[in-house]
Amino acid sequence: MDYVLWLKTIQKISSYALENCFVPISEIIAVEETEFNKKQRNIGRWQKMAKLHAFTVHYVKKARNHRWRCSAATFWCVDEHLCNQWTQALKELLEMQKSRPKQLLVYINPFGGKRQGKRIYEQKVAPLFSLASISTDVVVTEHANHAKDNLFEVNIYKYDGVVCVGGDGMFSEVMHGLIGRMQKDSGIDQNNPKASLVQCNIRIGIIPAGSTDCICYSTVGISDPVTSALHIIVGDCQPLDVSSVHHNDTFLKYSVSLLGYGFYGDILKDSEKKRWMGPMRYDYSGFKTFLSHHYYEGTIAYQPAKHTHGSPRDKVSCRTGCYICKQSEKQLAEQNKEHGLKKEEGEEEWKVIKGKFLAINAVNMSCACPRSPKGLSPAAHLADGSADLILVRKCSRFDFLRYLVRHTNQDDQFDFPFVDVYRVKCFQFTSKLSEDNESNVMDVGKKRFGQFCRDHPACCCNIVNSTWNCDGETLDSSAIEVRVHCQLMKLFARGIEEDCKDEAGHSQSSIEQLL
Ligand SMILES: Nc1ncnc2c1ncn2[C@@H]1O[C@H](COP(=O)(O)OP(=O)(O)OP(=O)(O)O)[C@@H](O)[C@H]1O
Ligand SMILES: CCCCCCCCCCCCC/C=C/[C@@H](O)[C@H](CO)NC(=O)CCCCC
Ligand SMILES: [Ca+2]
Repeated sequence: MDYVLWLKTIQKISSYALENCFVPISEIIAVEETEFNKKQRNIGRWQKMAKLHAFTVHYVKKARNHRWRCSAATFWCVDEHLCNQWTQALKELLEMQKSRPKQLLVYINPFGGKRQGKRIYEQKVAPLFSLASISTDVVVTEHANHAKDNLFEVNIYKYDGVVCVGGDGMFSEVMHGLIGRMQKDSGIDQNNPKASLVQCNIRIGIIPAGSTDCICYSTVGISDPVTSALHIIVGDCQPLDVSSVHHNDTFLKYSVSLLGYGFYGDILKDSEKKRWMGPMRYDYSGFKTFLSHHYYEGTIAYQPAKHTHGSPRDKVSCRTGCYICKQSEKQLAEQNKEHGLKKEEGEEEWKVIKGKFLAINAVNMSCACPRSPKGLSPAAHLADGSADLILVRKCSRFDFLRYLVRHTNQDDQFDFPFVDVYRVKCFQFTSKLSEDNESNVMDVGKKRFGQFCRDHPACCCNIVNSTWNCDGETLDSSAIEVRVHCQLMKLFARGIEEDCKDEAGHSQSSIEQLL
């Protein structure tokens, strides 16, 4: 139940005249007894008559573009008992907010993005956690995989959530640690691609301090450390689909945002050598990869996601309280109740596509980020148990550029004859090169080719494989098997809210009325 704080009987100090103040209890951060400071305001005759008692309510103030800020209002009165009653009542109401975390485990990557993770946490986030009486155990990572390994050692069950301060790579580490630990503790073998994985109920909070921050942006609507901290404090919960990636019955990685082969794999591979450039490395490698215009031959087999009603060509996007994600949640609960196992996809049909591709992108969410505010698949859902598989076939450089530009504007990215998109629950990919090698391993002549196609040296047809970009990390294998696990994990987020304020601070509905 959402209680509303309506402080009419008690006076409020604000920069405006005395006014009524409406704040849902769910958006109050903290309530504090306050030393009344006479200098704060000239309150005329009240000051001369009696000692004043006060308390301060810290609450979430929603600003434009999904940004949240911490605001405060101090209330005062002459009646000490009344003031104490209000403070006590509000504190009791806050105690009743059971989804709020009390104890968090925090991992900070000091080297992510612009290397500001530690400063961002100490200056912007820690003071808010302390205001909200959240206790924290903080680990500043010393090397890659520190957070992941640590999650297999600590008593994770004493925490209400794990917070990662960094980018998508840091999030990925924490996610692998948590999901891996859950499977280990439940005796599930992650190497089995058909295993029914155990859901992870320990929520992850992301304080964005990376280079892309796609997962934060796609689940909150903005990459802003204070906004994310406030979503953690109020105890938001957003379920998230996770794809498992295997090669020949060996577990490789989990993915929640982009699994990209070709263009995005090549960008990543090139950019890894230029980490010292910070977030700029993606612009540099992006430009270079665009110019190289390599395409790759291979075969994709997929099973369509028939359980969900949405389509990647829908005009409506996944938003807070999304109906399609709720339906998937219900289906999942029914399946778990009936079978204790998720439905096997074995008997369903596989569709097979062979071709030459500039990019193969499989996204579990829109992949919106500051570089691409709508994302690679604007209608993808955070928690519907499906991924959008986008195939960009061989086309001219100019056409590919037209496609890329649509990542950044309002036009339909899929409205090109060389782009296909499918909503899938699982898929497999094999490159032509590995098919050829497997079918004729003794044909050493094939391995003598240089990097490019012998018949057409200038055609950009690459006979070496590309690399899979899995949420910003490279995979060692090009042949992969991918399966979406519906709502395998949860974030401290609520999805993107519908009625956001625009640049001028008007709500969308009020603009509609004006129009
Ligand atoms: N102390 C550390 N030293 C070196 N590497 C680390 C350390 N802590 C974490 N890492 C690794 O750094 C990688 C990148 O970090 P992170 O995702 O935070 O930043 P980014 O790559 O700049 O941002 P994005 O992933 O959003 O593009 C992660 O994969 C993580 O494993
Ligand atoms: C002429 C204008 C063309 C402009 C095209 C801009 C397109 C930007 C699209 C960005 C899509 C990001 C998808 C998310 C991927 C993340 O999982 C991953 C880890 O952080 N980031 C990258 O791989 C980094 C990928 C960075 C790509 C630039
Ligand atoms: Ca999805």
